[in-house]
Amino acid sequence: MTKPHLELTGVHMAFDTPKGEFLALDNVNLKIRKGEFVSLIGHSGCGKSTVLNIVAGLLQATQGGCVLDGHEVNTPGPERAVVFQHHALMPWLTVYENVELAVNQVFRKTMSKAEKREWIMHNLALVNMQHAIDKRPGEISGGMAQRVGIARALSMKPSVLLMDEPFGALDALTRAHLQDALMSIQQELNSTVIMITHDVDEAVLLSDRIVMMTNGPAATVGEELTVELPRPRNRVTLADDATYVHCRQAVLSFLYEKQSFPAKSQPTRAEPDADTTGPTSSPALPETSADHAVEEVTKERAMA
Ligand SMILES: Nc1ncnc2c1ncn2[C@@H]1O[C@H](COP(=O)(O)OP(=O)(O)OP(=O)(O)O)[C@@H](O)[C@H]1O
Repeated sequence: MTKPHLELTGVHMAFDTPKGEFLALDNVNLKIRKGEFVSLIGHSGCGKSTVLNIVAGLLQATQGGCVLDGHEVNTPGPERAVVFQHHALMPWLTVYENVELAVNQVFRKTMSKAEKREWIMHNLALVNMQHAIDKRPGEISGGMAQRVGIARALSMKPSVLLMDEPFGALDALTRAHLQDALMSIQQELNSTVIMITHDVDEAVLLSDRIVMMTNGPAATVGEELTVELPRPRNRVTLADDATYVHCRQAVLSFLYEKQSFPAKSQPTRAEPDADTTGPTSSPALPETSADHAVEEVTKERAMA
């Protein structure tokens, strides 16, 4: 294999808590190639955001680490843009100014004023938001704001796009539109994407590879699934595609049969409290849409 573009090696993440050390991640290893779209899926509280935050440079692993294009990741940087579930736009700035802020961060010295304007408009056009440049976040819908968040991230020409449930708070139609937009933008730009999702269909539709995490504490990569579906992908025709159905079943089987409920008895370096799965009290029962999908399968099986 050629040298990976992004590599997580032997990542352990232990948090200091009032009840002792809490081992969230135990030996996470992941190699990602340039332009690959990787989804992270797993039950609530298993450590997906922790992995993403380590790649973003927002958290430092207690052991092991992350290397991007041969450089160790220690701090946040514009080559790793993050899109959160809630857009996190500056409420007092317009749509245009929000993207401009990011562009100035990266291209202040290398682009002229006219080039910057053209670049900002180009990125807003990618997500079809050029009509709302003078609006403030409070004057646009949640889906529109999320689109601006994506444009802002893309405008930094990041080497890696990190997305933490980017469509989780959106209605089904807006989510579908944005998923389609993301697929075509990613194909056009060949960006590397790591996306956290709870949605099995979203993971299969968008990904080249799905990384499935075991339940925490001491979570790690449980299984990886390569999604061998040609691109461009069409959600309507894929619904009956045998490979699509197989991938969907494989992820559901991992979540439902192999990791059905977050375990309470897995090893931690210090077990802070026997009746919690973690210091920020991850719920004992799953509550994710992956878990809703599990319920769906249970019902389907009961009816069969
Ligand atoms: N700063 C912290 N201090 C202590 N514990 C933490 C901290 N951050 C995360 N954790 C714990 O680490 C575990 C993994 O959390 P993380 O947010 O990465 O999970 P997740 O898979 O992203 O969850 P969700 O799907 O619910 O967003 C959880 O048990 C959480 O309580």
